[in-house]
Amino acid sequence: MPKSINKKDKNSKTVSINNLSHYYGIDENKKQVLNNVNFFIEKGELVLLKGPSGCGKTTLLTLIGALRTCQSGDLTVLNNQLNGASRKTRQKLRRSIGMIFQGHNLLRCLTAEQNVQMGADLITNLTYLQRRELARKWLSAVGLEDHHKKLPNGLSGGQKQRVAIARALSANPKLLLADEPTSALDSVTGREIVSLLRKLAKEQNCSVLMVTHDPRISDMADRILNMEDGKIFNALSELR
Ligand SMILES: Nc1ncnc2c1ncn2[C@@H]1O[C@H](COP(=O)(O)OP(=O)(O)OP(=O)(O)O)[C@@H](O)[C@H]1O
Repeated sequence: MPKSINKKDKNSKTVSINNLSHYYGIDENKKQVLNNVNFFIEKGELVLLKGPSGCGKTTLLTLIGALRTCQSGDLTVLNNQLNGASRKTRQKLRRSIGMIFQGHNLLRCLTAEQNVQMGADLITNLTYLQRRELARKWLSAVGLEDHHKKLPNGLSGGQKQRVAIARALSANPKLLLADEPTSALDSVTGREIVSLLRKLAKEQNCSVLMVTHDPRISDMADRILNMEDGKIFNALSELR
């Protein structure tokens, strides 16, 4: 049974979770999908979350991303306790969290630069020109400076995923959540994307939690969490 995380430790972590459980449905249809989950993520750490289909990975990711209401247990993200948090607190917290999903979620009618600028738009004290400059900086950081005027349809799968990364990082997040970001990519592109994500996240001291089935990227993680039937088995594994 993993030890629980004490209060002092909690403040130094990006995410700390104690006895988190989650259920879908009601009455006889009530089903437990997370069962007393305990783990933490350090600042700047890249953690992979692995486990079979249906074990609860996406549910956990969406709870940490403040996209779902926390029902039971203790879930602290960037020093915000999410159990009992108001909608306003969750909305505010979401501005500090970048999210990258499998299908890129790029807007098809916007250019690569405009898509990235949507991330920078979350930083409220910047002028339009500053946000555009920031978008160009991030496109360049992911190696797409020559593609800024292209629409998503004119980009390859790997390039679209780079745009999604640039968009997430341009909002200057403290935590990045990624759900299967490499599953649609070939192995070379997949490794390139994760290595880029790792480099940029370390430079920004941003923690990354990535759900993946992809064995080709395991060696790039600081830590790997294994989940099964709503439980995490190696929550307090050593940092590499
Ligand atoms: N909104 C929902 N309502 C009811 N049940 C749900 C809902 N979302 C997910 N589930 C169920 O909860 C369980 C966990 O789902 P979840 O998507 O978190 O798993 P996962 O590990 O991410 O799976 P996958 O790897 O296939 O994406 C599954 O049995 C799923 O069918």
